[in-house]
Amino acid sequence: MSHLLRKPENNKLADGVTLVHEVTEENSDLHYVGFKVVDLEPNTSYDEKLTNLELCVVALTGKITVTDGYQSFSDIGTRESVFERKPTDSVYVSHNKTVTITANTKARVALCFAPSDKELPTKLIKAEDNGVEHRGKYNNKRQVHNILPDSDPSANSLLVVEVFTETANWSSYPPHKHDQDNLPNESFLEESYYHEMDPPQGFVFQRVYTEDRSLDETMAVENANVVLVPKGYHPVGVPDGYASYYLNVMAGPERIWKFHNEKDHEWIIDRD
Ligand SMILES: O=C[C@H](O)[C@@H](O)[C@H](O)CC(=O)O
Repeated sequence: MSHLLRKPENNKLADGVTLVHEVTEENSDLHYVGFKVVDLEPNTSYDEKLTNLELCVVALTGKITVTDGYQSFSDIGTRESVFERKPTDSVYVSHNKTVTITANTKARVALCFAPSDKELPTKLIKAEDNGVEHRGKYNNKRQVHNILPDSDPSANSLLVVEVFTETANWSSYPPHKHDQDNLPNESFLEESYYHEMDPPQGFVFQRVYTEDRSLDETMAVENANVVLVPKGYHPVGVPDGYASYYLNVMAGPERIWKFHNEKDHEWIIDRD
C-alpha cells in the first residue's frame, strides 16, 4: 500500500470515543498539516491540548458542542451525512488552548491542524458563512464549501475546504500542484484529503505525482481513507455510480493558495 494512503485506524480511546485517523508530523512526511478524525457516541467527549498548533474543528456529521475553556459553541453541526451537500459548522481555535468536543448526537468530527505561535480569537465558522462555489464543466464539475479560505484572515496558516464531486466526474483537475515557495507564481502548501463515497462501498482514484515523476503513486481510495499530499499534482477521478466527498486541509509557510496547473492538461479548463 502506498505510504500516502491511510486506512481508518479506529483506535478506541474510551467508551464511545474512537480515533479514526491521526496524521501528525511524527507519523507522516508532513511538517505543516496535521489531521485527525474522531467518532463520538452521544454524551461522550474528546479533549485536544494544543501547544504550538492551531485547530479547525469541522462537524462532519452530527451535533457537537465545542469549548476552548473560555468560549463554548453549543449544538453545532448541520447534517447527518456529508452527502446532504450542505455546508456545516466549524470552530477555529489558536494555539496553547485545550479544546473539548462533546457529542450531542452521534458525531464524526474532523480536527485540522497547522503550526502556529499566534494568539488569535476563537471563532465559530457558521455553515452559512461558508463560501459555496460551483467549479468546472462537462465531467469536471464539483461543489466547493470554503470553510477557511485564504481570503479569511482568522487563521495563522490553516486552509480548510470541502469538495463534492458528482458521479463520473473529476476534481482537483486538471492536475494542479502547490509545492514551490515561489510567490507570486506558486505557494508551498502540504495537503491532506479525507474521502467519503456515496454509496459507501464506492471508491475513487487519486494520483499524486511530481513533474519529474520521482513521486508517482496512483491509489484506489475507499470510504473514510485519507490521502497525504506532501508535494506534487493530486487529481481525483470518480467512477460512474458513485459520488465523492473530500475534506482538504492545506498549510505551509505562507497562507496563500496559489497553484500551478500542469501545462499539458490546462486546455481542459478552456474548452467551449
Ligand atoms: O488545492 C486544492 C485542492 O486540491 C482542492 O480543494 C481542489 O482544488 C478542489 C477542486 O477545485 O477540484
